Amino acid sequence: MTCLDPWVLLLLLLLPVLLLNRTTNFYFKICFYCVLCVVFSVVACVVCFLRHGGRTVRNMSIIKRFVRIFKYFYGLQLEMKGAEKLHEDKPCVIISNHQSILDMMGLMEILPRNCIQIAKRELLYTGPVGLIMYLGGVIFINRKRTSTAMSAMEEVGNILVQKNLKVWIYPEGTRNGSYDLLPFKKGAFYLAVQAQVPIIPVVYSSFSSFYQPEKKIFTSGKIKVEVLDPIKTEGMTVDDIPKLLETCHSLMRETFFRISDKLNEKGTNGSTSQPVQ
Ligand SMILES: CCCCCCCC/C=C\CCCCCCCC(=O)SCCNC(=O)CCNC(=O)[C@H](O)C(C)(C)COP(=O)(O)OP(=O)(O)OC[C@H]1O[C@@H](n2cnc3c(N)ncnc32)[C@H](O)[C@@H]1OP(=O)(O)O
Ligand SMILES: CCCCCCCCCCCCCC(=O)OC[C@@H](O)COP(=O)(O)O
Repeated sequence: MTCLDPWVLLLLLLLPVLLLNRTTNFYFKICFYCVLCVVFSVVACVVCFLRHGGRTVRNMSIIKRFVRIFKYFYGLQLEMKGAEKLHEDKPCVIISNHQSILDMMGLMEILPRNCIQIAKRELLYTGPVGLIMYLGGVIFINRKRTSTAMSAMEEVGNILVQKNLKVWIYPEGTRNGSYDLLPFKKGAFYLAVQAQVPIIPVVYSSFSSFYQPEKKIFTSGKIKVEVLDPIKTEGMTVDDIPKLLETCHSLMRETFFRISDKLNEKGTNGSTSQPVQ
C-alpha cells in the first residue's frame, strides 16, 4: 500500500457521485471526448504512417474507423437518409451544418472516399489531433485573412476534378449550437462554380435534444442525418452564386427544422419530434 491509496479510494467512492451530478457528468464527458481524440490520434498517426507513409486523403479511411468507435461511449445513434448520394464516384462539394466538436462523429459516419475537408488553421496546432488531421489531408485555412483562405480554396478547386476529389465544407464557417443555421460564407459556392461540380447538402438534426452546453446537459441520443439531392452548377458563373447560396441555405434550413426535435419552452426535448419522411 502506498500513501496515495486513501486518495485513490476517496476518488473511486466519489466517482459515482460525480458522474451522477449533471454538471460534473457533462465536463467528464467533454474531457473524455478530448482524451479519446488525443489517444486515438496518436495511435492513428502511427497506423497512417505505417500504411501510407505520410499525408494522403486515403488516411481518412483509417481515421474513420477510429472515430466511429466514439459513438458507443456516448450512446449516440445515427440515422442516415440518402447516404448513397455521397458515394457516387464523381467530384463534388459537400456542405453541412456545424454545431459542435461532436460533429466529427457524424462526419466520419458518412464521409465518402477521396473526400478532403476544410478546417480552421488553429486546429493544426492541437498536437496529435492536428497531426492526424494533417495526415488525413485536411486543408487548413486562415479565417482572419480572407485572401489567403480564398487562394487555399482556389487551389482545392484546381485539383478537385483532376484528382477526382470531393471536398467537405462547413459553410457557416464556425460552430453554431443555436436552433437555426447561420448565414453561409461564400467560399464553398465559389469553389463549386469554379470547378463546375455539384453541391451536395448534408443536414444533421439539432443536437439540442441530448446536448446543451449552456445547461450542462449531455445525455445519450439520436442524430438524424439527411443527404439532399445534388445541386448542379454546370454553366453557372460567379453572378449565379448569391442565388445558389440562397437555394442551398433555405433547403438545408427547411430540412434542419423538419428532422430536428423541437425544444419546448424550457429548452428541453419535448414530445414534438417529427419523423424523417
Ligand atoms: C483517430 C482519432 C481522430 C480524432 C481527431 C479527429 C481528426 C479528424 C480528422 C479530420 C476531421 C476534420 C474536421 C474538420 C472540421 C473543421 C471545421 C472548421 O474548422 S469550420 C471553420 C473553417 N471553415 C470555413 O471557414 C468554411 C469555409 N469558409 C469560406 O468558404 C469563407 O467564404 C472564406 C474563408 C473563404 C472567406 O470568409 P469571410 O469570412 O471572409 O466571408 P465571405 O462572406 O464568405 O467572403 C468575403 C468576401 O470574399 C468573397 N469571396 C469568398 N470566396 C471567394 C472566392 N473563392 N473568390 C472570389 N471571392 C470570394 C465573397 O464574395 C465576399 O465578398 P462580398 O462581401 O460578397 O463582396
Ligand atoms: C492539446 C490537445 C487538445 C486536444 C483537443 C481535442 C479536441 C478535438 C477536436 C476535434 C476536432 C473538431 C473540429 C471542430 O469542430 O473545430 C471547431 C471549428 O470547426 C470551428 O471553430 P469555432 O467554432 O469557430 O471556434
